[in-house]
Amino acid sequence: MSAIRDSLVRLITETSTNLPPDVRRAIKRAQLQEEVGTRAALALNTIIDNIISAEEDVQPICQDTGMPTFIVHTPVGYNQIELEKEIRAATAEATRLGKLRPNSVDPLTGKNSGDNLGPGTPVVHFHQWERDDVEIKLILKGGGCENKNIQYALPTDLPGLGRAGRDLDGIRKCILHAVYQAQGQGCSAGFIGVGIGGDRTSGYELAKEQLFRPLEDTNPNPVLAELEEYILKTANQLDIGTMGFGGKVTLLGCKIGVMNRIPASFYVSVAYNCWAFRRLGIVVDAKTGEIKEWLYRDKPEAMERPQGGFDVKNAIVLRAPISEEQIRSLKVGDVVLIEGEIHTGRDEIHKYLMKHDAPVDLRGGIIYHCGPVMLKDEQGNWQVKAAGPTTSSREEPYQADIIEKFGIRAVIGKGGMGAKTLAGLQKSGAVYLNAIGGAAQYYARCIKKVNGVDLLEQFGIPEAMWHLEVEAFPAIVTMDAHGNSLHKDVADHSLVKLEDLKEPVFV
Ligand SMILES: O=C(O)C[C@H](O)C(=O)O
Ligand code: SF4
Repeated sequence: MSAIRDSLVRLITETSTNLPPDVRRAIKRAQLQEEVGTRAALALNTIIDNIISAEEDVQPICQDTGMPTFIVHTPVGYNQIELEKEIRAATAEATRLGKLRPNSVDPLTGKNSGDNLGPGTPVVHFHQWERDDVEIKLILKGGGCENKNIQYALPTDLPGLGRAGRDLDGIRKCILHAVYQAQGQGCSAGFIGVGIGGDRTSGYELAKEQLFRPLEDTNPNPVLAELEEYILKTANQLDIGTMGFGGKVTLLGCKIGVMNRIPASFYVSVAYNCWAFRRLGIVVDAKTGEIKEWLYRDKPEAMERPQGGFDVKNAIVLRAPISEEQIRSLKVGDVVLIEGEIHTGRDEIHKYLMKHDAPVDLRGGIIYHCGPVMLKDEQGNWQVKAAGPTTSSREEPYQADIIEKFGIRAVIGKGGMGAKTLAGLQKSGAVYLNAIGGAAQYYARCIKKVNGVDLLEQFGIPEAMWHLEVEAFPAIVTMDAHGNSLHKDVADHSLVKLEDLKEPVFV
């Protein structure tokens, strides 16, 4: 392998498996702020446990390794065409090694290319500069948080906040609304990059560029520095908390950039990034292709495995087939430990099950909203490399019908589901179980065996139905069979808190 390709594979591997020190520090600060024993503290402890396991085992922090996006600076005269070929080859190699999940899907045919290569993937942006070295920055931003990006065209009216005009206070309202609308679904506590101005495309680009700023820098523009500080402090008054469980910390970082706009347009673009904020960079010798320096790693940050995860002693054991009686005895807040077989099913499977029979009997069973990273070992057996939950709300149109049609008793996911599912849980006798989003190593360790897989050819690795044998797999009941939903409660409460922030601050 060429030296430059080897350097790129290392960059991808490190970005996927080893969270940068500034991000670790932000998560540790959040952990200190949440009260011991709360659901938010439990979620943060699980996240930290997961970060440590991912680094130890050199496995993906989260199973969704996102849209690999490379920002490259090269000296004048450097061959960018060759470097792009190396980036593509390294991306395929990192996928083969299980450091990236195969994530490149043709939207028209549904075909997963299997190696993260395809039209538009990976994303590579080239710039020239007048230095002698090559700098390559990489961000692996997952789909769940990408779905929570939002763009505002001012003036506009915002729920809870009223009119947002074309001024600094209007911008303030948009950013607060952006955090509110994400709730826990982008795996809060999160980070935001904001772009003020530009057009719809350059505004989002500016927002994403902000995510490459070191978290502990100070904005050179004093107006924006003040706004960043205000947002970081104020967004945490929304009480959304880690995973949307309620809590003191909802936002871990806020970086804002500005560029000129044209008279008719006034955009505020917000790029939301989950806690699994995976971005790193390398400086490479232009001649040899070897790494000279790592970016974002000036002050290393070790983490200790926390005490105080799930209360497994008092947990209720669930094993399929689960009876309706047991399900109806569960209530919001209960911690469960799942034993035995569960079946993954995410977007493609839910759509499929609406029209087809299930490949296995799901009566009394448990569905896991999960698209894992899987690799075959030398004996040809599947191994789970990363397997955290995916955002459940995408299955909202189907979930209640699927539960009823197949007699499913529990659904595991993250971020919660809506009114239709809540009514369906009550009608059919089922529960929604929230797992900790992004904790892909933590949950992979609970999976003891792969019993089989269906629809792999058709849907590809993340979307297939995997039959997994689990042991002591913990989750929290956040929607029960009595019409209670923690997600609804937190959303309602945070809207009241948002309304408190309506009065102008920057006039
Ligand atoms: O695709 C996934 O596995 C997860 C996704 O990033 C999500 O947050 O929903
Ligand atoms: S599952 Fe959560 S942590 Fe993972 S990419 Fe999606 S939003 Fe980020």
